[in-house]
Amino acid sequence: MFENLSERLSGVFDKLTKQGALSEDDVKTALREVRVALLEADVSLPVARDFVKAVQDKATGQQVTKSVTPGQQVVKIVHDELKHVLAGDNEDPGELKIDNPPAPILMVGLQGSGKTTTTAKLALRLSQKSGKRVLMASLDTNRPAAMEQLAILGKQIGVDTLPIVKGEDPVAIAKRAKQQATLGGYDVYMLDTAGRLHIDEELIAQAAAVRDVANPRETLLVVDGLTGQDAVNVAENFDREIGVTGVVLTRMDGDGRGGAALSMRAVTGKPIKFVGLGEKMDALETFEPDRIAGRILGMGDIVALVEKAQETIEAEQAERMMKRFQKGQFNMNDLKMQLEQMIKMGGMEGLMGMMPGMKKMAAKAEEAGLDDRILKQQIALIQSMTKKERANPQLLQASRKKRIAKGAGMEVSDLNKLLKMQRQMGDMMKKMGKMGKGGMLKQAMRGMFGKSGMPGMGPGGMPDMNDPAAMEQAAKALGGKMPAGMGNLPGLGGGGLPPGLSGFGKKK
Ligand SMILES: Nc1nc2c(ncn2[C@@H]2O[C@H](COP(=O)(O)OP(=O)(O)OP(=O)(O)O)[C@@H](O)[C@H]2O)c(=O)[nH]1
Repeated sequence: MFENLSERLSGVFDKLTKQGALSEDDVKTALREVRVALLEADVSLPVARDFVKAVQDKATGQQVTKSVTPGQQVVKIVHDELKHVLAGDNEDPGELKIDNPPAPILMVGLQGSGKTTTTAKLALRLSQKSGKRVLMASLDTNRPAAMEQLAILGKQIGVDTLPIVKGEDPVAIAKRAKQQATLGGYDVYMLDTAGRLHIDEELIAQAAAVRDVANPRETLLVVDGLTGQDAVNVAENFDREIGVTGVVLTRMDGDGRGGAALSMRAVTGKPIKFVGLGEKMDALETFEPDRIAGRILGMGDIVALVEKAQETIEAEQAERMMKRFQKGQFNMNDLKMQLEQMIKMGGMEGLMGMMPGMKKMAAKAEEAGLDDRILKQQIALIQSMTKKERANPQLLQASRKKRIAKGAGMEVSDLNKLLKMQRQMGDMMKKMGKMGKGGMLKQAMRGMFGKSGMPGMGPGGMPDMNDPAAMEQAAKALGGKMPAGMGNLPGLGGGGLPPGLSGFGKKK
């Protein structure tokens, strides 16, 4: 599906062939086309605009990974941003609030959106996958055939439906459903409301009245994924008047224009929980942003290729860095990368909290007034050095030290502490490199950093602290000592504050 958008984007990206960093012009040209493509795919204008802006900021200046074209790289960036917008907050899309039985689920949407079919599909899913006892009730008094339709589907999937009582109004049916669900010991009861071709006052008033008696735990809006731009207006209306907790996009198996999913999520902020992928009862799937983003672009293979290429580069960089560390070459650029990585990982406190036995240290650090500020000050000091000085900090003379400290708004003593930290870390790296056959450093790094040296971390990465087994293995390999690379906090194993950090940047 979404061929239009996909074709459009591949045409655009094929034009980008230069290697190197993505220039602003390249990115601008590509993104102009992306915006047109999004609009053509029925993404609303403000959403397309915001989207393109976000991608522009991320793409410009980004280094083009070896073995992929800039176009491919931009596809990856666009893909990631799509995924980001589609996912919204990290909630689990398939999760429904259906505790406290019987939990009412209200199904709303326009006529023909696939509401009745979706009600049955979801009932089947809840009973089969979650072992829930489900009761379905049709509240569509406008179209008697709709009630029959639900009863037939119920029989087909083995889910109970509320017996049809002729002449009853929707509110009365909702009350009866609640009563029967309570008496019958059902976990969930689903109310399939009437649809209209367009949103009108009567439709909304009826749905609101039902909502007021049923007090639904979930109100799911069923939207035809093929209706594009219009879908967003429908969603906004229903949400404003009824209050929607989630969206189900149907007919995502057709050659939809795809834009609906994107703008619906961006405009309403409502999570898309499920997608309908066919007429059959099992054709309902949990909404997966990654998959939908891939489908919108139709370029999953390119995304995988870029990811792979990036991994390889990271592994190569890690390998090169390791070789340098083994020779005791650990300069200010390395230290800076490590400090930046620390900030990324939640700073001192977050980092120490993650390390086994480091909780106490974290408290100490807090007492001493250590926070990200210090890491940033240290980075500022390194940034005040020249390229040559960063590579060879031992060259620093007293006068330069003064200038550098002043430039970063710090004291010379702070710079000295930083230099000491860099030397100590270099020494420890070297020692680790020599330990045992095959290089303890390598082993420790493998253990700590995971699959490919230091993958996922990029150059100068930090160990995978979330993996206690890897951490333990690494510590063992080093004879119980905390490796120097760990958090770049040499001497942490000894219990004191890391050299270079204690007293760093304290106001005098
Ligand atoms: N291809 C495809 N068809 C679907 C999907 N969901 C529903 N349909 C079909 O769409 C048609 C309308 O679905 P209904 O469930 O009757 O729609 P409704 O919203 O309940 O309509 P009213 O009861 O008239 O309000 C049926 O033929 C369904 O089989 C889907 O995800 N993919």
